[in-house]
Amino acid sequence: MSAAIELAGVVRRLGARRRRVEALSGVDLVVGEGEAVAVVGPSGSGKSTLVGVAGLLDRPQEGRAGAFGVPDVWALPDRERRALRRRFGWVPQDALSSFDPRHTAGRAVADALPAGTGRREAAVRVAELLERVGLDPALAGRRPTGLSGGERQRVALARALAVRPSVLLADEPTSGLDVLAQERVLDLLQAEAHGRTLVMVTHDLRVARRMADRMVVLEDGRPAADVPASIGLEEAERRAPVLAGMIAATP
Ligand SMILES: Nc1ncnc2c1ncn2[C@@H]1O[C@H](COP(=O)(O)OP(=O)(O)OP(=O)(O)O)[C@@H](O)[C@H]1O
Repeated sequence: MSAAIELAGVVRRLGARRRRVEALSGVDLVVGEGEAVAVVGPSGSGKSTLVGVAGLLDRPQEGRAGAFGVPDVWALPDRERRALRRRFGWVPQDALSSFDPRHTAGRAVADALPAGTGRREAAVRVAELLERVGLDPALAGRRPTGLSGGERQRVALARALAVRPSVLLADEPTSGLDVLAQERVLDLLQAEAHGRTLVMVTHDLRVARRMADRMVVLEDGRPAADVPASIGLEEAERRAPVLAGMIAATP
């Protein structure tokens, strides 16, 4: 199996000089093509930072971020790195703040289509993508604030799919949604992850077990364990004691 993502010794520091935080402290991670990986761990353990680096959005200060056979994407010219980045579709944690409030949902999706897509073709593709995530294409005319949280999250998924990504990256894609909307988004994500690579951050071990083959457990910016998602909760806690809190919160 070839690797979609290959991180080696990744260090990422955040914040201004005096308040520098080492969000990732030497992370090695390989995600094979077609694998589904859940990134779990306590708040502040570096999960979002990890997907930012894995998705080639954020540059590590040390170590290498590789993808699809390129060992160090930050050594590439910008144009080539951007081309690789288009193989990654992002589903953010908070769709509302990820959309431009001045633009309609349709525009948000259309802007993600490959450069050079004509107007007519874009309108057809946007309608197709909205239908694919179970939305009425008429919603394309609404602005983000005129959509429910669940609808916005589905527009975010449509936007991620617009690039026809090989990898889907999702950072807590159901946070803030009610149970029904959560189910809807997870079902859609699961269907779309089929045949693709999925890396998903979640606080919820049930979600991790449902969506992923593997769980990477982060603790203080380092992988503390890498276990099959199907592992029993007791065994998971034995292998990664940092999961105790999350396991206690799992019904
Ligand atoms: N812009 C920033 N400036 C300074 N520190 C930051 C910044 N963003 C994140 N951090 C810090 O980096 C660490 C890792 O943050 P990150 O958001 O990756 O964690 P997380 O595991 O995703 O947390 P959560 O589950 O709460 O979303 C935390 O200590 C956080 O406070």
